[in-house]
Amino acid sequence: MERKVKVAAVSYSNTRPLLYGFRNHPVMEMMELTVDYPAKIAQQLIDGDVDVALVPVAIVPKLKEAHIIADYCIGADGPVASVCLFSDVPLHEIKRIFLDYQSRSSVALLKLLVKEYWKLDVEFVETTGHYQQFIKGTDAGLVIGDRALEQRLKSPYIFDLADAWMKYTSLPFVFAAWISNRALPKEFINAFNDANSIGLKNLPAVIAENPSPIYDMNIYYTQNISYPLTPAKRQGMQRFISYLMNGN
Ligand SMILES: C=C(O[C@@H]1C=C(C(=O)O)C=C[C@H]1O)C(=O)O
Repeated sequence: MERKVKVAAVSYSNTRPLLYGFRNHPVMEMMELTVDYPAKIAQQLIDGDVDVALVPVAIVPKLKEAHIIADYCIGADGPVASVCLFSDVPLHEIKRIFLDYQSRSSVALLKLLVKEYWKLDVEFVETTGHYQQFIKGTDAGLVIGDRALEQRLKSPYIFDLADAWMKYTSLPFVFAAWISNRALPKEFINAFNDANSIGLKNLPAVIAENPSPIYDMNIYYTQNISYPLTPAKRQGMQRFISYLMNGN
């Protein structure tokens, strides 16, 4: 029998609707599931430690082989709420930006927007651990995931990256997609897709299991994150990847 498919998913609240249906689903018999932050699982897929991951789209050019295996993604076609540049000062007064070590797509998107859309003259600062306390004065910070939902309560200026991308390109943005580094059996792909869809049809149950005291999860799951990988999202993804491949 073929070995189990190793699957890595993002550990943030935005992924809970996609993972909800895996429990008690026959696909679980075919796979081993682990969760971590996006930059970590990106490295696992690049290194071949896993077969499938909900990886940041920005790392696709680094994969020798990439197959999009599901019709669901972590995307947005308006403000996403959890991928933002946070600041104490207006955009053009920012001098330095702390980058989120957990991210790959949003760091690349931020750099693109800073250069091509906002046209800012700023210094980027890499981070390796907790850095949100450095977001003050003219030092701004990119924060993603649940930590971004927390940062919304602290920073007076919030620049939403998905919203800026939409204004810049008129296309939706895909932060992460289910990508495999080898061809997988059709039977697995069909079961995987079916499992992904269950939570999206049962959002009240997903929210009841993951309540948040700081952000309205119903708004997050229905108006911020957009899960279906539609043709427009694929177009947005292609546009982003081609920017990256042209050296942006
Ligand atoms: C919308 C989000 O998208 C995330 C952003 C990612 C990135 O910047 O590399 C990767 C995975 C997604 O979970 C978020 O985490 O808030």
